[in-house]
Amino acid sequence: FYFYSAPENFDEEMLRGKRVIVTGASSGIGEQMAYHLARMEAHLLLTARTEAKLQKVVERCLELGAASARYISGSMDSPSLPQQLLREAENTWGGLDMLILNHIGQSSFTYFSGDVEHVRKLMETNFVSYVALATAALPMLKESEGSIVVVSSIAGRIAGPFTAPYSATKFALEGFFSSLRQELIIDKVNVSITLCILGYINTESAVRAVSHVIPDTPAPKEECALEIIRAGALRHRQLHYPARAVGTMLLIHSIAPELFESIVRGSYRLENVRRT
Ligand SMILES: NC(=O)C1=CN([C@@H]2O[C@H](COP(=O)(O)OP(=O)(O)OC[C@H]3O[C@@H](n4cnc5c(N)ncnc54)[C@H](OP(=O)(O)O)[C@@H]3O)[C@@H](O)[C@H]2O)C=CC1
Ligand SMILES: C[C@H](CCC(=O)O)[C@H]1CC[C@H]2[C@@H]3C(=O)C[C@@H]4C[C@H](O)CC[C@]4(C)[C@H]3CC[C@]12C
Repeated sequence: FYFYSAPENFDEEMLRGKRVIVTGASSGIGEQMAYHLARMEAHLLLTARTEAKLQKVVERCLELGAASARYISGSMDSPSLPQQLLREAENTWGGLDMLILNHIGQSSFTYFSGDVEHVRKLMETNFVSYVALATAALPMLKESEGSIVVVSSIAGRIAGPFTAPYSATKFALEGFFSSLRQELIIDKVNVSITLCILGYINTESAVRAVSHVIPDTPAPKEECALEIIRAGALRHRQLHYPARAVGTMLLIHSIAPELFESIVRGSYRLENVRRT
């Protein structure tokens, strides 16, 4: 079943000269992945909406030793952006080795307000664009026997309160990419798909969204970014980061879901949840 001959040990050399696209690369975990990949001397094509931030990230990547670094700015709400990105990869590199899908649209940590239009838009940004990017990248990834890395969340495995639209988009990712992985295996296509199940990470946007409600200490984004690259390079089907916290949550939830959910609710400062 596990037909890839997956290498066991990670060596940063594995990324040298590889052609990598990172989405959501202007801040947070995506920005940190760009810096690690630059140190590893990969070729980088970065994307997000904010051009000024991308320019700075690209400059830093070049200083850190990237084999090359460029960006395309735009919103993943736009159906033309995935094609545009993959065309750029084909024209400049003539191929692609790794596609890291990481961006997310804005969503608040709060009670579901009934805004169906927000759910529709978030599905487009957080899910449909991932499908469009992977679809456009597959011909080149088949050629290079490359990798797709999908950044997801524990909220895409276990739904807690205050993340209904976000959680739905992450559950959708897991369904789509787990099914696609099996079709690739059936067709003997050697493109790996790595799903990253992340817990709470100390990015500015996540800390701003939840620190008044969730007292836990978030894990470091720099280490998280490196673990994602490592799991992708080793062609692992799944990453849990931070491993112990995510593994424990999944285990307890599978044994006693109601107990787990009540413990999580009990740990939140519910009085601080802002209603929109
Ligand atoms: N931080 C955490 O605690 C956790 C994070 N994750 C996952 O990790 C990944 C990264 O999260 P994190 O680093 O915290 O997020 P950030 O908010 O720091 O970064 C999000 C990135 O997506 C870009 N982005 C936002 N909206 C759009 C859009 N419409 N089109 C294109 N790009 C867009 C942002 O740039 P710009 O605004 O310039 O477009 C930015 O580069 C996500 O997939 C998230 O679900 C999972 C679990 C926990
Ligand atoms: C509370 C969750 C796990 C339990 C714990 O205390 O560790 C968090 C794990 C994943 C987090 C969410 C996530 O996936 C990223 C989102 C990013 C958005 O910008 C807003 C916040 C998040 C919904 C974030 C919220 C906390 C977790 C669910």
